[in-house]
Amino acid sequence: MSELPLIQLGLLQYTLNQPIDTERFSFTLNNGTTVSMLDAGVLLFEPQVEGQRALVFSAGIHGNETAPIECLDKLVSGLLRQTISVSQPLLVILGNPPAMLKACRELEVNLNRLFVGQYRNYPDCYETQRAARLEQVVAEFYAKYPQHQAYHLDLHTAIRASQHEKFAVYPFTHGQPWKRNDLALLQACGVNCVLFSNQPASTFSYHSSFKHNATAFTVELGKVHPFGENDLTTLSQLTETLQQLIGDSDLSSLSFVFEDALLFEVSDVIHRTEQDFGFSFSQSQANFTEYPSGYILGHNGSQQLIVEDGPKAIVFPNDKVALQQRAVLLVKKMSKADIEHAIEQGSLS
Ligand SMILES: O=C(O)CCC(=O)N[C@@H](CCC(=O)O)C(=O)O
Ligand SMILES: [Zn+2]
Repeated sequence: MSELPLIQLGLLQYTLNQPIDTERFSFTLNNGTTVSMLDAGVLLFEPQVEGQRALVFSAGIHGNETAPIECLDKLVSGLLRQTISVSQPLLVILGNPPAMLKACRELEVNLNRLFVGQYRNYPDCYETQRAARLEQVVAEFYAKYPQHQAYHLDLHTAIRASQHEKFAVYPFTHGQPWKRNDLALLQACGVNCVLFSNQPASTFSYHSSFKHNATAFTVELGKVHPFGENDLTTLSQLTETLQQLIGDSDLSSLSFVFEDALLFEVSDVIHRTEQDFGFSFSQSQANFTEYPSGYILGHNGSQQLIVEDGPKAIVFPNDKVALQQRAVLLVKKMSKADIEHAIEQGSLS
């Protein structure tokens, strides 16, 4: 009876007890939902009803980003104890359990740079194997529900403070219009600030968007804290919206309020290509701090990193990343006209 420890401990504790080689098993809840443990930290819920959305909720792709892990753990416990129920197929993923145990972002390599097959270009390690496996489970999941709208919310928390506590990265769409409904969904999660990516990436959310045509985002939900030190009340809107997604509502009641939105276009993705790399500002400078044109942000070897066509704001600055990795994003606030042009279905009001 493998399900009893899972139900008693909850997904997080169960996963931390078996972070790599977990037992695979399946069982059916009294309400008819089939629950399958597909891999360590990877739990599939399949209700009897067909549903119309194929949902992936992931957290802990970076092991120390604990708030969304705790949030998904609570949701899963509610599902296992049947205080809530699913009306849509749902795949829950706790991304990097060994890193969670060590309270670190990664063991060897940043897992969130290994998707879209990028794991093949790195020396074999836990994260490369995990990226390959996560790509496989996600592909099998979406393939099982070809008529459903695919969704993937990849939940994170940021290393440093942010002028906008919650924000989302909207993966590059290769020219497809951004969707008003997607922005409405994010707003319902309590996320008014969105960065529109300007190029492909090797992140989990880009992978689901590009490979599976999923409505997919990286969602940043505040600052990193150790397990047990998160105030989950700040995620109440997210929790409510996750429950709405797994329920049977058609989401048409969600509306996008333009006045509340803060939308940024990524203008520069700066990579560290030299050992000698540094920023002129403090490593703890908050995300979205803005700099004017001409400002020297730092250096990459002999090259100065200068703001052009500013003002631009920094997001995710990290001068310690491995060589060839992204060291900072520069983002530019979008005008209403730009947004109207980019979003499908006419003007915003
Ligand atoms: O706070 C930071 O510097 C990093 C937080 C984080 O893990 N962010 C994601 C964003 C992924 C994306 O761009 O879609 C990451 O860096 O992997
Ligand atoms: Zn993260």
